[in-house]
Order: sequence, then structure tokens, then C-alpha cells
Amino acid sequence: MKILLMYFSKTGTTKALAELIANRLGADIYQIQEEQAYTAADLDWNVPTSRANLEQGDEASRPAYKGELPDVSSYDQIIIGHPTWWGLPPRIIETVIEDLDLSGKQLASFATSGGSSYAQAQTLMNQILDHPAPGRVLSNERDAISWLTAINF
Ligand SMILES: Cc1cc2nc3c(=O)[nH]c(=O)nc-3n(C[C@H](O)[C@H](O)[C@H](O)COP(=O)(O)O)c2cc1C
Repeated sequence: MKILLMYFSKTGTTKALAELIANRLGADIYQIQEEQAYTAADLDWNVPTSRANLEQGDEASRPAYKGELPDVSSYDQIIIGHPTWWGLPPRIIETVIEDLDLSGKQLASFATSGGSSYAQAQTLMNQILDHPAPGRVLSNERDAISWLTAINF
């Protein structure tokens, strides 16, 4: 099975976990990056009009990614990792998913968070993925690997 782990991370937490998971599973790894870099002010959730807050509040928001997405055609399994922003994946995850052909792939998603569960993110992922994929908030490598193994990754 060939696995691709794609992730988005702004303060390094998701990135660190993604690297541990990819290393353990022997997965290829790809970092999604935004075309227009987020500043610290853009990410300030205390400011109602910060860029991240406006994007998360707008379900039509689709921030552009930088560069080319990987060719997913040769992968059997794809894992998507992201932070939790207002309970949801950052909107750029929706941009990316809409631009990929994930049909026929076994999918899973995970988030890091400051305490929120995956419930709200799961509802959104169920809407935007063309077939169901389990998701979970993960906080360490051990939990990550035991969950991914249990769901056949
Ligand atoms: C704009 C913004 C909104 C956030 N909203 C939530 C939230 O709703 N629930 C939560 O538990 N954490 C929230 N967080 C915290 C992040 O999910 C958490 O710090 C995450 O691990 C960051 O991942 P990263 O370092 O890979 O970017 C938010 C962070 C930002 C920047």
C-alpha cells in the first residue's frame, strides 16, 4: 500500500505529528502551504476580523494554495492532517480537497487542537469528501499509530 500524508500547519504542531506518523507508516509527506502567507495577526483568533476568523466564518472561502499539489494517482491511501480552527479544518483544506481526485482512495483525516474534538470537522469532511473517511484529533504518536492501525493504515 502506498500512503500519502498531506498536512497543513501554521505553528508546527500538526507538522511535528505528521512527520512522526509518516515516518512510522513509511508514507510520503506533503506540506500544503498557502499562497498568501498568514501573518501572526492573520491567525489571531481574539480579533473577530482577523483573516483566519473571517475565512472560517465564511463557508465559501477557499484560500489558494502555493505551488502544485502532488499527483495522487499512484497512492492507495491518503491521510490529511490539519489544525482545528473554530472547530473546523482551515478552509484551505477544502480548496485542496476540491482540486484532488480522491475517488477510490482509502482516506483518513486528523487534527491537532487546543481541546476541541473532531466532531464538527468530521461533519464538514463528510460533506466535502465523496466517500466517508474517519477523522480524529490526535495529540501524540502512540495514539496516532494505534488509531491508524485500527482503521487499516
Ligand atoms: C484561528 C485559529 C482558530 C483556532 N480555533 C481552535 C478551536 O476552535 N478549537 C481548538 O481546540 N483549538 C483551536 N485553535 C488552536 C489550534 O487548533 C492548535 O493550536 C493546533 O494544534 C495548531 O496546529 P498547527 O501548529 O499545526 O498550526 C485555533 C487556532 C487558530 C490559529
